[in-house]
Amino acid sequence: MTLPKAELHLHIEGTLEPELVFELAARNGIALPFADIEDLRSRYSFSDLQSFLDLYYAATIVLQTEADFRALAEAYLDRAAAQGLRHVELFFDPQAHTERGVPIEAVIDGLASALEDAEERLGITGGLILCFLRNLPVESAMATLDSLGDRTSRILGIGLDSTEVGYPPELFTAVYARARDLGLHVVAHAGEEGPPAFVTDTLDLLRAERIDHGIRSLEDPELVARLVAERIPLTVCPLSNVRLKVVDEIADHPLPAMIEAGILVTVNSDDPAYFGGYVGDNYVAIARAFGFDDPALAALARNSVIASFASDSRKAELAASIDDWLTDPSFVGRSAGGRPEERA
Ligand SMILES: Nc1ncnc2[nH]cnc12
Ligand SMILES: [Zn+2]
Repeated sequence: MTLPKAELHLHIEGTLEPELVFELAARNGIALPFADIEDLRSRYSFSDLQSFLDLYYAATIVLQTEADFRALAEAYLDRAAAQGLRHVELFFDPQAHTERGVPIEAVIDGLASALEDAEERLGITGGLILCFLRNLPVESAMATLDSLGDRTSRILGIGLDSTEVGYPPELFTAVYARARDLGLHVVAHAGEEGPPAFVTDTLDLLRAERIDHGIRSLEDPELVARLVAERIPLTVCPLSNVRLKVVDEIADHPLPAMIEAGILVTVNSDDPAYFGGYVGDNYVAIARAFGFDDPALAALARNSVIASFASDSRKAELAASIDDWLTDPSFVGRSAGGRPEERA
């Protein structure tokens, strides 16, 4: 029995495994700038966020049709289900595709149909969070939001990602106001590489309901006190922070300090195809690094449910299944992730 959990910080384009890159390239007649799967995988060594994003965007060119987006999401959902995932709020980057001429309808319909089927197929609930690329002009973000039309109803919320330094949250104040008027949830990346002031401004100007990463918040004690008092969730991604050199190694990650401070912390995978593990692998990695016991891991899984945008009844159902995982003595072979021996 694997710990039931929700994932709230997952870029679907970051689940594109090298095997699928080559399969879709062949299907769509696309010439890749990589010799083969091994060559692509050998480039998964990053010095910072930008060096990763360059490869991430280079690989997305194989995604062309609604069927491609559907296949991508199905592959992720299968892997995540095996690691205990029961609810997912999935990020996608439409501008990375519409800029190449892919219609936004193909992106949304492919992803949404995979998610809808996952409820029946895998017992996973969830929704789509449309992320704006902060390094593109604000007008492009607004035009993307305006282009949704009646597909707005297929979206759970909006987010903000890509290059952080040099692109402060205030640029997107009007876009976020418009999204809130449309009834969408709002989250944003902040404080991954950018300063704690970006987190504060993301709360004040964008009125974000959750902060993605937020790891640099710890540099500002007043901000930490505010995150605790206002119960603002942080969607933390430990293996990502190691791979993108936000921290030197997993043992240096400030996750225990965040928990100790009383922040509502959740554990997520960010771009699992690139960072060495899916959501369960992140749980296994922190359990090993910090000696977290089962009640500590269950508390993190509970946080993921509390911080989600699931309905109250779904939250109650998921919380009960986490309690069962922790307390039922008949659960033999209890694990936090899926295949810890392979990936932790
Ligand atoms: N970790 C990350 N930070 C910012 N933008 C991203 N896009 C995909 N992964 C990201
Ligand atoms: Zn991210």
